[in-house]
Amino acid sequence: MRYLSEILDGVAFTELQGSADVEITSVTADSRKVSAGTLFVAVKGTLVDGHDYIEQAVKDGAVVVICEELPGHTVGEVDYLMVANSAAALGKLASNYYDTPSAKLKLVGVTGTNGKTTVATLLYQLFTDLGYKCGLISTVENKIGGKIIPSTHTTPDPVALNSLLNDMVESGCDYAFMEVSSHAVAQHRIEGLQFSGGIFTNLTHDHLDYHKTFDNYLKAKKAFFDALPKNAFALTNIDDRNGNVMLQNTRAHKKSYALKSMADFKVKVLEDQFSGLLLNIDGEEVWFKMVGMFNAYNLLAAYATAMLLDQDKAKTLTSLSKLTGAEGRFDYVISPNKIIGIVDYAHTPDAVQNVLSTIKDIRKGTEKVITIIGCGGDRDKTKRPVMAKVACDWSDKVILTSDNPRSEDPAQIIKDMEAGVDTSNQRKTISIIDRREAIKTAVHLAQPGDIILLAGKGHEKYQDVKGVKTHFDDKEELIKLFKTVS
Ligand SMILES: CC(=O)N[C@H]1[C@@H](OP(=O)(O)OP(=O)(O)OC[C@H]2O[C@@H](n3ccc(=O)[nH]c3=O)[C@H](O)[C@@H]2O)O[C@H](CO)[C@@H](O)[C@@H]1O[C@H](C)C(=O)N[C@@H](C)C(=O)N[C@H](CCC(=O)O)C(=O)O
Ligand SMILES: Nc1ncnc2c1ncn2[C@@H]1O[C@H](COP(=O)(O)OP(=O)(O)OP(=O)(O)O)[C@@H](O)[C@H]1O
Ligand SMILES: N[C@H](CCC[C@H](N)C(=O)O)C(=O)O
Ligand SMILES: [Mg+2]
Repeated sequence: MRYLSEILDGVAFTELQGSADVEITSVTADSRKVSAGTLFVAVKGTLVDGHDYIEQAVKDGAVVVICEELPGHTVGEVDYLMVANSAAALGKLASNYYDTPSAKLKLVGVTGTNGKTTVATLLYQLFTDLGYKCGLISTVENKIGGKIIPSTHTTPDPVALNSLLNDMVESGCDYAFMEVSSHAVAQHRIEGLQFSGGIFTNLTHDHLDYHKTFDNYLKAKKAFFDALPKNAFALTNIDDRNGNVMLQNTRAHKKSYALKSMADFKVKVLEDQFSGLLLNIDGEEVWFKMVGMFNAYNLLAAYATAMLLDQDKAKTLTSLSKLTGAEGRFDYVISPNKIIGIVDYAHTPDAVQNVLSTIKDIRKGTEKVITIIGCGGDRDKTKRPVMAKVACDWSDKVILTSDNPRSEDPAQIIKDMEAGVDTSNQRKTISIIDRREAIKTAVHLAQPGDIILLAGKGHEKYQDVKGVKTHFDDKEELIKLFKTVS
């Protein structure tokens, strides 16, 4: 329970109709979650306008309404607070309501197209191993200490986010590591959070359905660094062509990491094999369990963060060398007749290319690479033909299939992908809508030693068709089918 006056700090309101001396029992932007004493924030969304639900919210017990425009006729004995941007106000209010939990932890945010979950999870695992109690907010799962809280988004809405951070504080966490998605920045989900540091992984093609242009997408990522405080660190991958741009306007301490360019933290890949990576990291030669050049970047980002947070170098490297990262990322299973199946969350053109080039680099001879790939429905359509092309260019056989068609027709998504398959690649491509059948076909086609890549679903345990999520697990399917081959 809080008074409105206590949670207005930093909320830029232009007008208050009513008194700030009112008790608030909860904060929400969803009229369906309103109960007696709620503060309701009317946010203009992508599907509907929260202002249309003000009347409902008041009927259900809202005592304060935050809005950008006053409704035509105001109902009930409630306070109205006018703001220029409701979504930004919601971020601040949610943080204030929970008494700014982000300031009571060392909170580090990770942004970029690929690698956020991996880096955030590595940091959570590393700092836990170093003896701290930690929190994690990620696409795969949220965690407080060892306790798992299922995740619905990469970055949750401001109320869920601050409530999670508050639970972390209350259970004695020292550190929290979270993914910062571009949607979250654009929708002000992280407004009001006090970060100790920010990490940039890379910027490639994704989410153009939402951001419309690559420049808007870049600006959303950059805004995270622009808002970091002076005492935080801003750690960037300087090998990425936008690595410098990210830190252009930040007030935070600028730090860089790289494989190729001059940087504060450097790594050299000495060996990249199925069994792991041998790296020279900041002058030390260490074996790691993770595979692929892109994981050299992820490991370096985690190492550099630990150094910036004053951790012991030797202990950090020993600990990192044991870690395997997040579930469903380059996760492999070997059949009794030695077919290798790799489950990976590659769902952008760049990630697909990275994972396939890693497979090509580390395979022993001329084993065939069979890729199973789909593209999400209600997501960036422009990446579909590109992902199919990359898959074809880097594989011997490609099976185009479904990956969460959501509200769209799966056959049409596959058609959009087929547009990227040029004549020379058509021979090696087949389309099978049913993902289970697609995996079965790949296993039948594979010879001993061949490598099957199941791209795009990683840790996911469902297939979303027309809004209905049915249990589906790539790794489980693979293990089942591998038992049938010999
Ligand atoms: C496109 C998008 O990002 N949408 C997010 C956005 O919803 P929206 O703008 O569509 O909201 P809306 O449905 O138009 O409603 C507008 C407002 O009216 C309110 N409302 C609506 C209906 C009602 O009856 N009453 C009511 O009050 C809503 O609560 C909302 O405040 O704000 C909601 C609350 O924060 C999010 O749950 C929702 O995520 C949707 C479900 C989603 O699928 N988002 C994905 C694309 C996403 O956010 N992905 C990123 C990155 C993924 C990655 O690369 O890892 C993520 O961080 O997860
Ligand atoms: N540093 C990296 N650079 C390029 N590709 C990467 C990198 N790290 C991971 N990948 C690839 O991207 C996939 C997704 O990785 P991860 O889940 O860590 O990214 P993410 O940024 O959290 O993705 P999302 O936007 O869905 O949350 C991996 O399965 C791998 O194929
Ligand atoms: N978390 C990201 C990636 C999902 C990957 C793929 N499995 C899909 O469903 O598109 C998203 O929601 O865009
Ligand atoms: Mg993620």
